[in-house]
Amino acid sequence: MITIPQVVTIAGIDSSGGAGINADMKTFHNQKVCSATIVTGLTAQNNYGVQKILPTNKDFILAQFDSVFSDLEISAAKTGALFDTAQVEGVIQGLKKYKPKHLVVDPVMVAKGGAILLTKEAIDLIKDELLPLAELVTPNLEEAEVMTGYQITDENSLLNSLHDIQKLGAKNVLIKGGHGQGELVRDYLLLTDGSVSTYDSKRLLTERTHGTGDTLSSYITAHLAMGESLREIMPNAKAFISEAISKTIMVGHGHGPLNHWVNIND
Ligand SMILES: Nc1ncnc2c1ncn2[C@@H]1O[C@H](COP(=O)(O)OP(=O)(O)O)[C@@H](O)[C@H]1O
Ligand SMILES: Cc1ncc(COP(=O)(O)O)c(N)n1
Repeated sequence: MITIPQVVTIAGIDSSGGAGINADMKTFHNQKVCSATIVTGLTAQNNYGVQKILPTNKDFILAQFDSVFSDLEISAAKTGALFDTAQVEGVIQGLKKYKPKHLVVDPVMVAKGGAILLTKEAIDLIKDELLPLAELVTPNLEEAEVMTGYQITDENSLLNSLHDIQKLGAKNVLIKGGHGQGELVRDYLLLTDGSVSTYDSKRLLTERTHGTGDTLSSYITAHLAMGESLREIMPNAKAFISEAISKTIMVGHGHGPLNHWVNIND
């Protein structure tokens, strides 16, 4: 008998396969954890953008929670695109009922092509009620600005944002630097103990970055399920995302998908 860590992604499906639940499952499979899915919505989407969205309703989200948690031994969960207040309410209710040991909240707001994946009202609910449940929240620069209500213009405002987002209730905060500028992409991690660590990688000059945030947060979720600490996980998470971006696969147009077959131990 082989025991494999079990995780769940609570997010939306991307019809083109590159982001959302699709990216999560590929990352989980790559990292050898078994993943269940709780679908918050379907998207008609490709690498040019999102053409249509069909959110699932609250009852159906809760039904999926009951199905998954009454059977699998879930040790870590992550959330992705949650669309609107009904979906966020369902997810909060489900998480409060089943209390997974580790919870990563990726506050997905806008797709790479510019489509809105979260309403303003839903953002408020996430800030008020979902973040206090999170072990880690992983905003990109724009998402961090929306959460705090002020712009990140320099290192100082970035550090303030980390602390202000932690005050909303998330134990640990990772602000990702993919949308920044300069030769390096720097991610900032604020831990519960108040320490800040930075993780740098070479900025890869490509627009084929569909699903980078999903892939990074899934990688972290997989390794939390394995019992590793965020400090142990982050250097490998950055190496994995850099490999997945740089070993380009030519699929679709525009913001093409990542290579989820990479192995950073090769
Ligand atoms: N062009 C890039 N080169 C290297 N790493 C990148 C690049 N873009 C994003 N990343 C990495 O991918 C992860 C996701 O970052 P980001 O793109 O900011 O998030 P999101 O997909 O949520 O907008 C981060 O760890 C970031 O450092
Ligand atoms: C269903 C779904 N979930 C999340 C994203 C964000 O992905 P990206 O990393 O490209 O911004 C997306 N485009 N679609």
